[in-house]
Amino acid sequence: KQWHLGMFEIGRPLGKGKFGRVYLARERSSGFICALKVQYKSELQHGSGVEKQVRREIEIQSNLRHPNILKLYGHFHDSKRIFFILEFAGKGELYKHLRRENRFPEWKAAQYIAQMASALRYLHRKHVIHRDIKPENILMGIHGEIKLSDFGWSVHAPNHRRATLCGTLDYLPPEMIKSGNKDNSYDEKVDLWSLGVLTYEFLVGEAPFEDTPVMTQRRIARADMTIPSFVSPEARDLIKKLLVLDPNKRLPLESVQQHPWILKHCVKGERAANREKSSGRD
Ligand SMILES: COc1cccc(-c2nc(Nc3cc(C)[nH]n3)cc3ccccc23)c1
Repeated sequence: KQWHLGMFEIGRPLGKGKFGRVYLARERSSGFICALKVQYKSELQHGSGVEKQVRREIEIQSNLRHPNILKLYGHFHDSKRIFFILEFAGKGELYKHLRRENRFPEWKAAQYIAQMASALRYLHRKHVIHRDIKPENILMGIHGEIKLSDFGWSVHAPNHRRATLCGTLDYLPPEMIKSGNKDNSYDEKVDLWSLGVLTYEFLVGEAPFEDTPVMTQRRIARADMTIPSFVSPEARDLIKKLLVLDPNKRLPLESVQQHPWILKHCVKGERAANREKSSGRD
């Protein structure tokens, strides 16, 4: 399908990301509402690997179909800009909700982590590592479901990173910051570490290793964090099973979805109803 700008009515600007602006848009012929992300080619430094990242983002995200992963419907470009036709998530950036509420109640955090684990299982089955899981890269749909977005940093596993890391170190696993890791090679298990950091941040309102950049690196390398006493023992158990230095000892996604803290807060509708019925309890 050959997309072009004339096919869309551009609505209000939704906001600016790190690499461009996002607008509400409607596809004229169908009336379909979407989000149009515009990136200026001039802003993508030539040869810095960012162009390759954009191509990879398109190739990876356009082949993904999952309720908790933001869909990329298509893309097109003109002489100066690249346009991404993206799924519209009505409630915007999850981290704005987190900052506003300071921290999420355990039932809400558990539901978000369960949805993230489902999205990551889907990605890992396709040997895609997201590598940049943090609240800033998660959007929220109108029914409060979360949508993992921004695949600019995702790659096919296994991988060793070349592009320089920018932005917060808070979510990086030890194997991605340790210079000791000879060729910086790592695999999907980096997303398990980030899921642990995300769980902590949802429940505490700040990242577990938040500090000055030097101290953050040191604390990550030692998995040096303290979990406040208001965090329930079940949630504490899950965080401690994900924030493990040895990637192979981190709790696998299947076990995350079966963890007592997740099961306690994410009763499935019909299964729970059937259980109620069969046990005759009201
Ligand atoms: C920096 O603030 C930014 C940046 C980019 C988008 C939003 C934003 N986005 C969306 N939905 C989206 C965005 C995409 C790519 N799909 N669906 C909804 C919103 C609602 C209120 C405020 C802001 C919103 C904010």
